[in-house]
Amino acid sequence: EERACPVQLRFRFRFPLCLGRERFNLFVCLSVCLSAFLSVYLSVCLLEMNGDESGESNPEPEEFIALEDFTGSGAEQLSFAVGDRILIHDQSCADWWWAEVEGRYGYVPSGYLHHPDAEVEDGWQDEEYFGSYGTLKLHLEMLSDRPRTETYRQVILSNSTALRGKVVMDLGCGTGIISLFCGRLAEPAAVYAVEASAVAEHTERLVKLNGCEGVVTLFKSRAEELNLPSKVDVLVSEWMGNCLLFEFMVESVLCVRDRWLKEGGMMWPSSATLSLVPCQADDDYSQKVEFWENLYGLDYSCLQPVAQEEFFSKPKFSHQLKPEDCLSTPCDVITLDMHTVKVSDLEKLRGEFQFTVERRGTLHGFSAWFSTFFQSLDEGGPTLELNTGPHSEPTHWKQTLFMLDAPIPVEEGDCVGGAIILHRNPVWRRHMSITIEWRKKSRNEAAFSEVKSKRFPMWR
Ligand SMILES: C[S@@+](CC[C@H](N)C(=O)[O-])C[C@H]1O[C@@H](n2cnc3c(N)ncnc32)[C@H](O)[C@@H]1O
Repeated sequence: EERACPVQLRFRFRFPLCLGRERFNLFVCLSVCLSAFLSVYLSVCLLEMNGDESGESNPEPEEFIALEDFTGSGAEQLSFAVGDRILIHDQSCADWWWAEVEGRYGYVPSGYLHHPDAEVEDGWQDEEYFGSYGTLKLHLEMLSDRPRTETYRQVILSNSTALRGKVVMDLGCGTGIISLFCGRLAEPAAVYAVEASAVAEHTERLVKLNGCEGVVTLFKSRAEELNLPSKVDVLVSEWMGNCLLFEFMVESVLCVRDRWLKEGGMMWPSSATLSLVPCQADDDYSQKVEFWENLYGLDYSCLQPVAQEEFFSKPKFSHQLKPEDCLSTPCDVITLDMHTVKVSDLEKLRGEFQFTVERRGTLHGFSAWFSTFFQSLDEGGPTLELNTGPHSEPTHWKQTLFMLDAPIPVEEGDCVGGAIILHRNPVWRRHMSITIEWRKKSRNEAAFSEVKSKRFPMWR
């Protein structure tokens, strides 16, 4: 039998010698079935691994959000902008995923993407944020800022008659300065002073020390978690950050407005604008870039692009723009109506500009600042303004400077047009990036140059 069945001989070493022909046939059948199954299984796996370029291999693609802009190189990579929603079809490679963006397919770097359900430790960075307001350092800076604090005092004073009997909320009262202005300069029925940071411990004492405990009630809580005795007639807050929105405390203000402001109630500030101007910044450019030209008789110029990248890729906070460095009349690029703006509107804000250069000079970049406006409670009463621009008394915000990658010579009459886009960070909710797009047209030219663009993270 063994001789007649050489096949069996081949398996001799694997199977006991007592294996009969029937069992052997059964074994051969099973082996053939198993190898057929394995080859089908392997081809399916291989197909999935290679990915069907139409995106159909994975029936359930997952949606991710772009954390940063990405410019793909070559036809295989997809470009996208921060905040874009991206469908991922294949994550089998750790660094590059097969993706779909608005009907286009290609590879995207996985490190730029965030899954909406993924736990971010604290996208609001509340511990750090409220920690910084818990000591006196920032309050010293804010209270030393006279134009800022005096504007709020004037708002309360000039509305003192109309505030009689009204219920006011001071959201983010800090040391309670605005609440104390209300308690001392007007006769509101109640002031709800809300503060989440540890500075509230001192606020409580300040309210008593200034004899306002009868009217000012302190709520040591995050404003979003409040439980108040009643809705309010006026919601006042000092929420503004660099470039108006940085820190995004404004979101808390809008959430509280929707929950606690009476129908027809008043928001202070009532509106806010972001202004922009093309500017010269000789000192910044010469100290940070030109500096590297020649040092002690040595050629250091190869470090200039490195310096450019290191010092000018992010905006400069606390820039003191001299009025004479403005190359044009400033322009309001974004306006928020605080009675109607929605939290979702803050995800992406875009403003257009068109400047006419007013003198010969060098365009180094753009400078931005904000103004806030406080409507009167009395019909036809004056609207008060806090302007943090270079033509007003300096405030602690000063201005924000956005340096371009290369200086552009400009002449009187030239046109600089473009847009500014504020893109809120989808994960780090107190941060945003600002993209400035611009193009220039010389006085004697008919057409604009091609559009250039630079994105400035602030700070993430
Ligand atoms: C810019 S400071 C203004 C302080 C004070 N109103 C003033 O004018 O001096 C903002 C304050 O709001 C508080 N704050 C921010 N977001 C808050 C929130 N969601 N709930 C409660 N307090 C908040 C901060 O802790 C900080 O003290």
